[in-house]
Amino acid sequence: MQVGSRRAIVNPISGGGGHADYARRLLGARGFKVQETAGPEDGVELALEAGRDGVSELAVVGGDGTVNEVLRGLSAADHLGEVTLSVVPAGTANILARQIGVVGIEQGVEVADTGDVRTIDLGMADGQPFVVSCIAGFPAEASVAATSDLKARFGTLAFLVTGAQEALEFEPLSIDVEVATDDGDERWSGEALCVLVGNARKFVEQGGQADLEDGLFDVAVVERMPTSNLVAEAVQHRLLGSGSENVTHFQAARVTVSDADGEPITFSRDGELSEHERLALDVSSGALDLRVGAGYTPHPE
Ligand SMILES: Nc1ncnc2c1ncn2[C@@H]1O[C@H](COP(=O)(O)OP(=O)(O)OP(=O)(O)O)[C@@H](O)[C@H]1O
Repeated sequence: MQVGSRRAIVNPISGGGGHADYARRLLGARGFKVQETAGPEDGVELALEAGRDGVSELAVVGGDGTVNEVLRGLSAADHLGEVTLSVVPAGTANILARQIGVVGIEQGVEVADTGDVRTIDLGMADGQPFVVSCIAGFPAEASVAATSDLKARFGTLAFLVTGAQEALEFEPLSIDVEVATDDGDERWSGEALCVLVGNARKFVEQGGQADLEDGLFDVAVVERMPTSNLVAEAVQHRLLGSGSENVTHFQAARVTVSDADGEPITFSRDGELSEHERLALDVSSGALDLRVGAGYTPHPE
């Protein structure tokens, strides 16, 4: 181990805070130089600096928002392919950590030190990377707002439960979705509540961990439907499974979502919100080396 080539970026306030000193101690003992973020977007700056310094091992202590900031900084430094990343979960939902078998700070630090390295896919949209998912439409904001308790109970569907009220007022999108699948190009056009594009996270079937190494997104287009049906289907965990006629599934290396009327659509890339009339999402296959926990399944069913 070469001291100095290992660095950690710690968000001291994620998940309610209180973990920074503990994480600093554990990481310091394993040769990581620790830096703390001072505010929003600071993770981007610190990762950019780590990239420019040629850091070979980078641990991120925080939630999915912090991981996303770090990915953006590494991408801006053109260093995504040169670094091995690890995630020490200290956020609220910690969706990425959960998908890769990392639970808790102590185990996260252990994995950052000695965990297996897997080469995983990232998503790219408008020049920016994402690792968990990109959501277009209604739940983009609601998913960020969903409480951890709801997320724990309803998993991928929490946003639908929290968002029931908003769904009543949500103007469905008139959208065109173009996807590049193994069987050629396909298109879906119509009125939709949202388009869920998962990289690490699968929205289809029972949800859970997606295959991060298959070069494909798991895509679900949720059609407009009455709110009562939406919530009922969500509570029955049927909405994104094969039981619902209102959801169209694809596996695709490229997805383009555009508004048929040229109106801006809200997108959430790992919780980072932006608006676009049209956005192309591409899988960047094998873009990142990531340390994973023993519970990680390379190719889940
Ligand atoms: N020192 C700081 N003070 C205030 N905000 C910060 C600071 N450092 C980072 N942040 C911001 O904290 C936000 C929340 O971080 P993050 O998303 O990792 O945690 P979370 O919301 O608790 O977890 P999750 O996304 O897993 O649900 C990030 O958007 C980041 O910009």
